[in-house]
Amino acid sequence: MAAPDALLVMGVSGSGKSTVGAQLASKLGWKFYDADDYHPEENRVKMGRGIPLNDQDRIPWLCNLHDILLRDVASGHCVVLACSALKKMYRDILIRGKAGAAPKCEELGKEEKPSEVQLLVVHLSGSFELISGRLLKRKGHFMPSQLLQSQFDTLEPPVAPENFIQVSVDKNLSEIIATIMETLKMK
Ligand SMILES: Nc1ncnc2c1ncn2[C@@H]1O[C@H](COP(=O)(O)OP(=O)(O)O)[C@@H](O)[C@H]1O
Ligand SMILES: O=C(O)[C@H](O)[C@@H](O)[C@H](O)[C@H](O)COP(=O)(O)O
Repeated sequence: MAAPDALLVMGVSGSGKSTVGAQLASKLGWKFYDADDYHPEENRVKMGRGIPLNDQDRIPWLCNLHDILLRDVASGHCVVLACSALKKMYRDILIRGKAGAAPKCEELGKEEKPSEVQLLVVHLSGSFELISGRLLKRKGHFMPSQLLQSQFDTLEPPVAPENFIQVSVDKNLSEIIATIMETLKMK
């Protein structure tokens, strides 16, 4: 794959997506988006009540994020996106838009050729114990820590042929950033 024009920092709630994503973007001089800022109010309320989101809640949100990525990339901007993107289908939507959700999006014409984002997926991976400890300490966030088990249950870690790296979150932040920067240099 050619050098990526977007980095997806993914993982369960509390894995460090927002923290790592923002630092990476600032180091690279790339635009940064936090997918949490794009949840519709209904999704936030649902999560705030301790109810996990389902595909129906997530698909329009992911399609919107794909449009944002594509728009930026088309205008020459490289982007870092922090987004849970827990399932393979969700990552496919970020790359290809609605076509990534096929066959669910019947409205897409068969002849339509999707535009793709060249995405490198960075999976922040860690144990339930480590991440729940961090979530319990995190203040002022709408996501309740009791939803963490459902995040692990939903998680489909990326596997080949997805373009990805996995980084363990038991490292400190600067080690995590250095590992990702090294990988990018090799792309
Ligand atoms: N590598 C790390 N080591 C220690 N603490 C971390 C690390 N990465 C993130 N944190 C802390 O863990 C908490 C969750 O991180 P956050 O970026 O909010 O995760 P997410 O966006 O995936 O929900 C925050 O309080 C953050 O400061
Ligand atoms: O797909 C989802 O269920 C949500 O996107 C979820 O994974 C995300 O984690 C929340 O938006 C909370 O935000 P934090 O990841 O920052 O905790």
